[in-house]
Amino acid sequence: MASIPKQKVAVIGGGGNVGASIAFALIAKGVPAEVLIVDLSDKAALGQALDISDASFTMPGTCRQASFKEAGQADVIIVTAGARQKPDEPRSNLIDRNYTIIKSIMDGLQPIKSTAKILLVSNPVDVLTHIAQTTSGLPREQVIGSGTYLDSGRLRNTLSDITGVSPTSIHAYMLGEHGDNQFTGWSSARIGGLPLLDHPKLLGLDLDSINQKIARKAYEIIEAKGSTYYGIGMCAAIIAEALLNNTSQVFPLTHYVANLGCYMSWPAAIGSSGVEQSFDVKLDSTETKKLDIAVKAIKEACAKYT
Ligand SMILES: NC(=O)C1=CN([C@@H]2O[C@H](COP(=O)(O)OP(=O)(O)OC[C@H]3O[C@@H](n4cnc5c(N)ncnc54)[C@H](O)[C@@H]3O)[C@@H](O)[C@H]2O)C=CC1
Ligand SMILES: CC(=O)C(=O)O
Repeated sequence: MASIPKQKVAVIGGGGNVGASIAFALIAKGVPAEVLIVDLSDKAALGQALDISDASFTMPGTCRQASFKEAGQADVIIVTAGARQKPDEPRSNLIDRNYTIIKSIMDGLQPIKSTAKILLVSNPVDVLTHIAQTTSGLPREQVIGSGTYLDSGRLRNTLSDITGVSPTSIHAYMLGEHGDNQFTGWSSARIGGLPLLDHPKLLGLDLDSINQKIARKAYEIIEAKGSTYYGIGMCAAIIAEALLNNTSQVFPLTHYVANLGCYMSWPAAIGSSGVEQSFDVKLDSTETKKLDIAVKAIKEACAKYT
């Protein structure tokens, strides 16, 4: 019996920590895809591909090194290439270094499969998603960024510790920018159908300090071990799986938010056509001010680099 060809997921920058963690998570989750590792460093790509392929022998997915041209024909193209933060360096500082890298990668991938979805992970992810869309030639809905999905996971874990409820049953988002301007959507957060802030364990807590703790978590990890990669590894694998399997799941992701006129991180349902729906989250006046700050910062950076 002829086997069904596997869908392809390319990881550009897969020779590095984040790319390799995503590739490993795809294999370990049992995603039945062919994972293609691409990197400027052939040696790093080969090493990671060989190592991850060793993890695949009881799993439906496979992993191998590939070229930029092959990656352009993948169903999902994940981009993790580029510089990462030094201790205490904001993500926004990376734009000068990563802008040219993302532009050259989009050139190197051409011709890109017309139905491909690009998932940006490199930082600053919101601005780089905008740059990837304009340089890739793909429609807006097919180019997304991992946005604040990781930050929202950090939030849900923290709220789980406070309330004693599973993080999977807490519906709460970090929003706006995957950067220092991210903010918690407290007023829209729900737990068991109730407003989260009505939960007795939340009463009297310093919400700003929780928000700050989440926004600073990457800095804490980078200070302790140099970089972060396992959290985003799992998050990007989950997003890629939703795109491949056409699940219409909702994630807080970087995508083009039409009524704000820019790419930013906001809840969206995604499937095999990319972004299917963007949700108009209701904010209170404090959150609206924080959103304005995030949108202004993203728009200013996009205007400078396009
Ligand atoms: N969005 C998110 O939530 C997160 C984003 N990141 C970002 O991911 C990026 C990668 O971080 P790490 O993997 O830790 O860095 P790393 O230094 O371990 O890996 C980067 C890789 O990119 C490759 N590379 C550089 N230029 C390239 C090009 N033109 N084409 C192909 N490959 C190229 C390098 O050879 C290297 O293997 C950084 O920008 C970091 O800030 C990291 C964690 C979370
Ligand atoms: C590095 C980064 O963006 C993060 O871990 O959130």
